[in-house]
Amino acid sequence: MAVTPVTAARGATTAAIDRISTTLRERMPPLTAWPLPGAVDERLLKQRWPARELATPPADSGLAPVLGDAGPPLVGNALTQMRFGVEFGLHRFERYGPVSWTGAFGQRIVTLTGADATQAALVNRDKAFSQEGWRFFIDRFFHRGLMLLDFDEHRMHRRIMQEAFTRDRLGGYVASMGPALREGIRAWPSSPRLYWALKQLTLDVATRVFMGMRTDDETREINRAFVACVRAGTALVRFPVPGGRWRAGLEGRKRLERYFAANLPAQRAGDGDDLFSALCHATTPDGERFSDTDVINHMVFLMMAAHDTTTITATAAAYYLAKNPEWQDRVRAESLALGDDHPDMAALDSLTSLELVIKEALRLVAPVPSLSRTAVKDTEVLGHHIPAGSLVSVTPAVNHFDPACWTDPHRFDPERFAEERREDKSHRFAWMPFGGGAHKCIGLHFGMFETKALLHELVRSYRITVPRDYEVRWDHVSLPVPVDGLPVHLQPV
Ligand code: HEM
Repeated sequence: MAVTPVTAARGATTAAIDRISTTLRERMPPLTAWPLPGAVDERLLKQRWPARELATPPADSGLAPVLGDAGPPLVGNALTQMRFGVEFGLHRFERYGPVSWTGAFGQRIVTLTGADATQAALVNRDKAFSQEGWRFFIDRFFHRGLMLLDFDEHRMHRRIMQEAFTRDRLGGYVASMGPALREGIRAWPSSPRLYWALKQLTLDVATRVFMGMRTDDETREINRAFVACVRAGTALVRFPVPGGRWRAGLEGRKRLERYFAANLPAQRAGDGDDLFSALCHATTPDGERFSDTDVINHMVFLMMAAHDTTTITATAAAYYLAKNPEWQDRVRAESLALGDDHPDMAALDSLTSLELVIKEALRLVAPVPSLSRTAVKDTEVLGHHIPAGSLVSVTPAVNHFDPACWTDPHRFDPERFAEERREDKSHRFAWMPFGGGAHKCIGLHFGMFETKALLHELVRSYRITVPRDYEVRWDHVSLPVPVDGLPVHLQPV
């Protein structure tokens, strides 16, 4: 496309608006996270609205109704949920038990909490729960991503995608991460807002590992388009007003589609070791392959699925390392023992203390705090009647604090995952940051390797500190984000 003075001026304006809104976003907490006196918070959290039945169970079914409440008029419980996150979930678990409903986003949402209720929905034995719940929130921007597909079609796509996540393929991805991570981390200032620094770094790594490219002007623009899609998913105004998130997301999605479509023929023809290439060539033993449109849809979704989750995991783990210097020393000693080479998968597997810390960080701050489903027929969970059409939310973040599965759940205690204790084995769905059942995260090894490689590089480069009395606060508007971006001090080792 020819660059005229008008398009150049428009580009400069967009870039300036982008910079301002990014700075504002990075510096200002959302309204739901603004500090309030403790007594007000206490009242908000504990306020009780009248309990009602979701629906009357069929006569003679022997089932109990689902009880819950709609919360305050108009907004429902959405704002309280966004302000208090897990604490809100724990309160409701205590009041209503494992199956309840809550009013939010103008909907009644059935909430399944605790390992048994979770198991019923995720094992999904009678195919009562579909991914429609996710489509309700994010289909516009992540249309036909793997997580949004259902049943037989999902199984077929997952079989093909699995070919892009074999151990051989993972080895290639890990090899291309190392240099990008080292280069990025070494260039950080001494007092970054860690969450934002990590977010940029994981985007740069994705550019290489997912698309086999170095960061340049075009990939920067692609990254912006992608961030616009992610942010649009949580927009409160869900139609395309000029300057709004929704519209930016729609434009972002179109830009990504154009980009992947333009690069697809070269990827089909070549044999790169990036994820884009792997999807183009993935073939099952029965000869099933992705169409061009499938590859584009999956690439857009995969970038989203990989990006925020890994950033949050690394942020939370780094925070706990800063708060627990004895663990930081232990983790650093193992990393330094590996020497200067970029670690391969075997080397990363040997970082056992780091693995314990990451697992505990994933427990304390589940990057995907709830999973959405829709009941496609009348069904029951733990003797409660759930009518067809109900939007359903499964809550890994709350399960991770269930005292039935964890000792002293609010304490940072990585040893709970050590062989002698294995509290995560107390129930198949006690520890479930990667979900479970047919839709369990396909990138879990990828995500663990990337988080490990990143933190390995971080601790061998710097000592991470926060002031002694600093406690991070998480914003729960969508996925958890530190309200202040998590300012840390990095002292070269
Ligand atoms: C620490 C990092 C990660 C966490 C905590 C995480 C978490 C999750 C969770 C909870 C689900 C299940 C959603 C559901 O059941 O509704 C999921 C699904 C998925 N994740 Fe991840 N994820 C991570 C990293 C990644 C990475 C790195 C990739 C790709 C490279 C990825 C790709 C996917 C895909 C494609 C699905 C959909 C699977 C399906 O529906 O069959 N994730 N992830």
